[in-house]
Amino acid sequence: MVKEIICTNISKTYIGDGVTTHAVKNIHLSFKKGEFTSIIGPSGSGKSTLLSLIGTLDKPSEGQILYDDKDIMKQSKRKIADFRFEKIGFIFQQFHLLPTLTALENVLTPLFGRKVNYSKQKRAKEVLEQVGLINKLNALPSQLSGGQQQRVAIARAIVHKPSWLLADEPTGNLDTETGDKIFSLLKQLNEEEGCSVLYVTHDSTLAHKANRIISMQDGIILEDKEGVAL
Ligand SMILES: Nc1ncnc2c1ncn2[C@@H]1O[C@H](COP(=O)(O)OP(=O)(O)OP(=O)(O)O)[C@@H](O)[C@H]1O
Repeated sequence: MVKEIICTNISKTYIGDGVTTHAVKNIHLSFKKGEFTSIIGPSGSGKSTLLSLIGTLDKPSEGQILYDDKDIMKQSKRKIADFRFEKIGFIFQQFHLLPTLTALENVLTPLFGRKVNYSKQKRAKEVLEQVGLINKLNALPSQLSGGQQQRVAIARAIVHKPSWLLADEPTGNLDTETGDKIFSLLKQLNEEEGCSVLYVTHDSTLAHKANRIISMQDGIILEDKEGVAL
């Protein structure tokens, strides 16, 4: 279980087509297990880039990220993938469900080819029940509402019992009421399962319900303050 993630002086620079973009600049941050942190900021401020660095989807151009003192990105690709599988769950604005698979099958996808010490089917049904979709096990994504599809995506993100949940604009495609429900579900997972949540959003009302709010602008941290936890 990863108890702390420490980002030391991390930067990410994209170079392409003669354009250099400093998406994240010399950021120092640490996150403790169990926190619910919102990351807000205007479009292009580096929120998604920061999240993908923390989630080991991408490597910082400079600096390092330590997961309980381990620099995971120095390890082999296989080890990084195993680490990601064991510790981290991702939720995106576009739900990224496979259209030809049922809700249950979509939730099972992260477990394909993985050895686990529990029944995969039982676990997948358990998480679908947790997100309120036990009656939709056999529905295809096209037969579900946006909010329900995001619930399937959340079930898929937690099926392997990650201790860190990284959510990039998970309510961005949903109406306010559905977005509020998805936010509450993440809050519940944080409180009941102890899952740490990093929640990127444009919605400052939702953001302020977190324990901690980090504001970004132009690749830097403008503010890092306590929120009004629900
Ligand atoms: N793969 C990439 N190649 C080149 N530039 C990129 C890449 N990914 C992001 N950028 C640039 O890095 C900067 C930060 O982008 P990022 O997606 O992290 O911002 P963001 O705050 O998440 O924005 P949004 O709220 O619109 O999703 C932007 O200027 C973006 O154009």
